[in-house]
Amino acid sequence: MTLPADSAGLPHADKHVKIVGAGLLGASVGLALTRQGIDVWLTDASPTAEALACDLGAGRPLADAGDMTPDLVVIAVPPDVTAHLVARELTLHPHATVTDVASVKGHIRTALRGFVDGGQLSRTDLARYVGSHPMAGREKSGPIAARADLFAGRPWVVCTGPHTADADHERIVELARRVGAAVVELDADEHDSAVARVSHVPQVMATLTASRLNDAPVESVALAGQGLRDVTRIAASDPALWTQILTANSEQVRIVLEEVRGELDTVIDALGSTSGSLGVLAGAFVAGNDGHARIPGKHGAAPTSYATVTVLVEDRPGMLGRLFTEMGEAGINIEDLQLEHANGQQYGLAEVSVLPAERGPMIDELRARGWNVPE
Ligand SMILES: NC(=O)c1ccc[n+]([C@@H]2O[C@H](COP(=O)([O-])OP(=O)(O)OC[C@H]3O[C@@H](n4cnc5c(N)ncnc54)[C@H](O)[C@@H]3O)[C@@H](O)[C@H]2O)c1
Ligand SMILES: O=C(O)C(=O)C[C@]1(C(=O)O)C=C[C@@H](O)C=C1
Repeated sequence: MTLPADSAGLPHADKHVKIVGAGLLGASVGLALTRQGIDVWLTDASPTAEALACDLGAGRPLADAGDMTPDLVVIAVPPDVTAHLVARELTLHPHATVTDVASVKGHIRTALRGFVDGGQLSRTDLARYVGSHPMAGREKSGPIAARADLFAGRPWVVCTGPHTADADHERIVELARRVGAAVVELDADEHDSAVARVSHVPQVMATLTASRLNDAPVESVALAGQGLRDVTRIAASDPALWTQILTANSEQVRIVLEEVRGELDTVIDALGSTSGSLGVLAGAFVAGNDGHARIPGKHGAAPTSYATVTVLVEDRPGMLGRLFTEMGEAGINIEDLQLEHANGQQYGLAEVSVLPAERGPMIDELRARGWNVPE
């Protein structure tokens, strides 16, 4: 389809977007683009993830695309298979720009250069690849966790190589802007060094803090307040994904963790000594205050909090799909969904998160359509 130039001054473009990997990131990109009327085609190694992402409105199944040729391919799969799929898509679609959203960039660039050296990928094809990384995500995985506004106001790193054509670079910049992100241009090494500090080591710290709870008495854990919750939210992230991210950026992560180890030793020593320890401890807290003060806001966007509505969904095929469709018809966007399913029960519980202003109208609308929405 032909898109009009929009208020952001983005150019007219024929846009067919293929997304490989319909999980959290892929489905979120799909939702954001589909809402702008862009033709999105989704494919995933998991047929369930693909079908669910399509049901949620993130695009259409690639199998129905016929001879559609994409202008843009977005690879949103785990880091360990990203380079392989980038190379495959570059070869498969000789006129498409190909990007990936993996959390590491140098590792993928090195693998792609290896494919060129090994003759599996042509240098000309590689020139159409532009690595990227939206600095937005969640501790949850899969299409069910996807959100159309995931990227709004967030940085989106674009890594342009020395041989990248302007048109391919522009297409990825346009993609990031269309989903509401703020473009940051970095090379792959700068990116990996920066994210070790602002993303990968924070993930390790949250994880190690949360794992201290494992042997604690249940009465101690029950005292958990907001501080612990703030510090450990991302400890609920996917272990397989993070194992890949850390190993792919091990050198940079080690550098920052060595710094942390140094500071940790200083704090431990201060706690075990009597003279001068208060100054050392206070110094550590002041340094933390200073670092915290340097964290920018979410590029001007207000944080979104959601209201939930519980719907009793009859346990028979197609009912959940009908719920999604009818909410779509009513113009209500599903921001999140939790399903509770008791074996042998006639009903499942769907806890649907929506924008707070949409909660009342949604309850009225669903009840009018015959859905069981308890008080
Ligand atoms: N989770 C985050 O917060 C976050 C943020 C920014 C970037 N990323 C990056 O985005 C990428 C995707 O992460 P996610 O959080 O969306 O993970 P996810 O698990 O939610 O989704 C990944 C999807 O890729 C599919 N997949 C795996 N191998 C495949 C293959 N060979 N072919 C086709 N599909 C395949 C899986 O079935 C899954 O549906 C990762 O590279 C990650 O580093 C993640
Ligand atoms: O907010 C979260 O849940 C995230 O962990 C998102 C986050 C991060 O900010 O570190 C995680 C990994 C990504 O590669 C990009 C973003």
